[in-house]
Amino acid sequence: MATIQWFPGHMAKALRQIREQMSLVDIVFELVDARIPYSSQNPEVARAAGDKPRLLILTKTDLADPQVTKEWIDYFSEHNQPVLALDSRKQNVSRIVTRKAQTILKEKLAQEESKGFKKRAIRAMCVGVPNVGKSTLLNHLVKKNVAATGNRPGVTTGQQWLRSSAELELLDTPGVLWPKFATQRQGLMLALTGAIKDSLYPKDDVALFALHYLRNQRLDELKKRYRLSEQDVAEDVSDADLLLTITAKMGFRDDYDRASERLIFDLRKGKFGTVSLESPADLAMEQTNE
Ligand SMILES: Nc1nc2c(ncn2[C@@H]2O[C@H](COP(=O)(O)OP(=O)(O)OP(=O)(O)O)[C@@H](O)[C@H]2O)c(=O)[nH]1
Repeated sequence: MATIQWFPGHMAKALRQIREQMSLVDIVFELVDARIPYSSQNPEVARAAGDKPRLLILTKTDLADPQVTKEWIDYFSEHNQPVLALDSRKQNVSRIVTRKAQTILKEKLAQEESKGFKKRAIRAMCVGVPNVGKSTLLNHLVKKNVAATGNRPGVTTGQQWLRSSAELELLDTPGVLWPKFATQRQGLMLALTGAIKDSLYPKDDVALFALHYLRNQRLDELKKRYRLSEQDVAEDVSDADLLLTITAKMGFRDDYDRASERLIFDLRKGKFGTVSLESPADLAMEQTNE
């Protein structure tokens, strides 16, 4: 399998900026894709945050299986990892996120007040893999009628303080990945959900990964979408052969790449229903096998 070149120079720079600016904030809002909430966490961000609280915000929950999302919420809560699952396109997210941050930082803020410091806004850094829905969420958090406050001293260009309300100030950062994925599967999941630029990975590898998932988890939807027969999806048919059949059904003859692109697109658009590409049970199994 070809190597995915997912870590261009500008991301290395953005990661460096995240590390440098960590001391300016009280909390990190790490946006993760609800379809891969474990694998879309950036280990470099966790490292840079150190003891600083990190709130995981699951985005694109409408595309993920609600039952699996619930399992993830339980999983993270059991591991004392503060977490929220949101539909970033809804209007009430600002209140939900602000309240959660206030709860997490309750002690710190109370201590400040007891020392006579004036009540102040919570400062949060927003991070997440590319395409996770950060801008969408920020646009809700930063009310339209409130202008960006612009760069503050010490804040490098490319990152900007945005005031959300009297209670919350946000530092935006560009979408970043990290230099080395833990497993090949993690890279494939990030590619499939759109965190890695489409031009940077071998489409057929990602499509075969998607197909394998769909055969196991969404067989009826897969058959219906591409008018596949029982024979087409019989157990002895390999994923590669099935992709060839689908290519023909799409009318793309033997243009494997074009069919791969379409399959990936269909999955991202929710054409096979909601998809959760990993679950806490998968994780437990992986850890047992290590
Ligand atoms: N279905 C669905 N789509 C969403 C959601 N949030 C964002 N999107 C879509 O996902 C795509 C990426 O959203 P952005 O908000 O631009 O993502 P971003 O994280 O700012 O992307 P970068 O600029 O690459 O860091 C857009 O097409 C959004 O419309 C969501 O909750 N559900």
